[in-house]
Amino acid sequence: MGSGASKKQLHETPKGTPEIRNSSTGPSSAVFDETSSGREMGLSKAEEDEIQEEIERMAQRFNKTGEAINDDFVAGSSTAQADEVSLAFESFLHKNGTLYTCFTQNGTRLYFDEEKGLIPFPQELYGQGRFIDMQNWFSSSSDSMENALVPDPSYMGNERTSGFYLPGKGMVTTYIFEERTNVCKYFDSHSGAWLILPLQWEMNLDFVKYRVQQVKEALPGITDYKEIAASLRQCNYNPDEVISVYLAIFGDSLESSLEGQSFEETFLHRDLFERDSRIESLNHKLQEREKEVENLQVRCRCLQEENQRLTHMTQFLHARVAEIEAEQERILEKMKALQYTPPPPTPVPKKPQQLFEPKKLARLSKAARDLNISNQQLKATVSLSLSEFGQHISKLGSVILELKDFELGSTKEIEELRTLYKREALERKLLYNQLQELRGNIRVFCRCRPDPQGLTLVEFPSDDQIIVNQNGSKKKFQFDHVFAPHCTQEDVFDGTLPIIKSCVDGYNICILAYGQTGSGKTYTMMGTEDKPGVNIRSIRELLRICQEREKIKYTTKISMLEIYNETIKDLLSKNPSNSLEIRTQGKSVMVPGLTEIEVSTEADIKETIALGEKIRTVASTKMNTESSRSHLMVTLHVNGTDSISGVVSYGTLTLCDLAGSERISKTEATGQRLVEAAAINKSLTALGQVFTALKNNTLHVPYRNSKLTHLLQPSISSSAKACVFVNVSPDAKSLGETLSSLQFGSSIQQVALGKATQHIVHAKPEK
Ligand SMILES: Nc1ncnc2c1ncn2[C@@H]1O[C@H](COP(=O)(O)OP(=O)(O)OP(=O)(O)O)[C@@H](O)[C@H]1O
Repeated sequence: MGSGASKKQLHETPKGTPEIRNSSTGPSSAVFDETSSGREMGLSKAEEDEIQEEIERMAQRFNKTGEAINDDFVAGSSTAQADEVSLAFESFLHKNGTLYTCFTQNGTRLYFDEEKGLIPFPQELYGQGRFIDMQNWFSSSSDSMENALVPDPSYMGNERTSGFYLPGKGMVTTYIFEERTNVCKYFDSHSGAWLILPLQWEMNLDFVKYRVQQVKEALPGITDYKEIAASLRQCNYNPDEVISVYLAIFGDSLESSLEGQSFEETFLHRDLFERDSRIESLNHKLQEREKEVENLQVRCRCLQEENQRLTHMTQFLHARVAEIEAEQERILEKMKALQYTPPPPTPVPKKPQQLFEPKKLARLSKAARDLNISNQQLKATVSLSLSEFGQHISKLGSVILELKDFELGSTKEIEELRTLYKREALERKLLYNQLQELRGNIRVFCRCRPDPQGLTLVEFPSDDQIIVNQNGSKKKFQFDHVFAPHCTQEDVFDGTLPIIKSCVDGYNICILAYGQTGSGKTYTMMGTEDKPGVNIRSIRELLRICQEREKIKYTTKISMLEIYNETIKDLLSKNPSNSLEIRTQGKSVMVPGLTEIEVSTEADIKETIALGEKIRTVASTKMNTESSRSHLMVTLHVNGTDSISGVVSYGTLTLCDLAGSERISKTEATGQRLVEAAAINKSLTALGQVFTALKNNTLHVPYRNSKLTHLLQPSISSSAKACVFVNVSPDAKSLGETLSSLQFGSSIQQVALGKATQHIVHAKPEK
């Protein structure tokens, strides 16, 4: 339920007839309507007719241009001239959840601002949200509505029909009904017309105020009075109807006050919940499909085995038939040989002699016949079996083909389900990020460096969990994201990108790398020449965004400092050995005298950071220290001036590579090392105390306990957005430090900074 003016409202006047002051022909105070008579006012018939005609002409003109006239008055314009108005309303969803309803007049996109009335849609808002294409939402939802009741076809497919994503309900069909409702108007003595009173002013009327209060009392969960007033407008000022509409959409949850939870958060929570259940059902479906495919694969394997067995058997039978035939052949040959053996060439013997006895011959002959018959039978059986096998095999072939088709279909379906699942998971992540944005929590990322020996005590069950194996027991830690050793510098940077970007809109952003020496803090923040880290990538990205926004003029400056043994050194100064002090003014914390160098290209960034690094190395060599024993802070100041609106934004990006967090035993550290260890310990302990105070929401946050926390105050307070990298090593000898770093990260995961503040001032716009 938006609060923007609707076309229907703008057309209406009391009793459906426009009242128009005839400034050219009548007295300035005379107002004509259907009920007033000219004669009663002492006019002649001719004058009366003339006025009547004029009224009709103006009424026609008014009907054509009434919309534009009303718009002008709503905008506070003194002219009632008709302008070209496009009443194609557009919805712009700001990332903070605000929905702006806009329309275009004379080529300018306008919206109604609570304080300033009808004003051009601010340029800087374009980068902070998006226009919602209702048409696309509508069409993309069609598949999910398969089993739902559908509206009467007469309400479909015309310009009044649209679609809308309503949290808790999913996609709903909308239709602009022609219904008469009460409309609150004020009488404009200048034009003599009743004009619609903007919502903000309407809310001050007792009639409306009382009803808004009634709804608010019934539904304490709704915190936006304007939202309630707009809903009342839609429901003919009937509070009971508004209450029932909200209850139908959101259920009973609005009947109780949503303490600490904004309206948008309720939406997001509902959306998250809905997406979670959709993901769960998709997961379930996916598992079922996978099981089905598994069963099919098993069946397919059985059929293939059966097929193989039958093929072997056929081959065996063929061989057997060939053997029998050969045997038969041999016996027949033998019989022939026996029957036709020629008599010996010798003269007539004394006594004619037979080689075989006739009995034996008859027996042999019978055996041959039997063999022949059984051979014929066997042949018939084999050929029958063969044809049966053939049929069987061809059947099996088609079953296998069917199964293969089915498997292909299932694989496709699984693929689709997987894609859907991934999309849902991604959307869930986006919603989670939006929720985080609203809560303003610190994001905590964990990055585990690779182990050269490949011996690792950690596991990564998902992209937001890390498990440490300690003496057989497993300790699980959860973060906003866990970057496993194989993750690239790009992956890590992509994780921080959503936070970093808002620096150009005037937010204070801070990225900290925490962890023991050698765990990869410098690799994450600074990176190497060919694999640059978060520092260079984020500054490069911010410069790119600044250059992309033509209407806003940006200046970008870098400063680089080091905190070593509680002293601040300017790393871009010609005299880096001079130590600097911190000065606080109101909420801002400054380091007077700190060098700032303007950068506008990637080459500038690299050159400036290389200069700072060089000075840092020279200074540490001179003092015989290691650079890892100090905190490095690179700050980018991004100031932008919008040439149209005149808004000036002041954003800072603080990139901090902290000194190694390892605990150094007293016996191990002596002299300078002990002083260093004490200083690091002091500042990191102070950092922990600050986070604990923020977590517990205590009134006093001890920022001033160390130079580090004092300097970081604007970046880790309620006005900022922060991101902490907990860097860990996976090797066994670092186990203790790894666990302590992960515990530190887990505790700051609970810190809620609240919604970040945009640092902007409204200056006079340039002509
Ligand atoms: N994710 C990674 N992938 C590849 N190499 C890495 C990774 N993380 C760290 N390394 C390598 O491990 C070594 C130590 O890392 P790095 O210097 O960044 O640690 P560090 O925590 O900053 O230590 P210090 O506190 O001493 O500055 C470097 O040689 C670095 O290149």
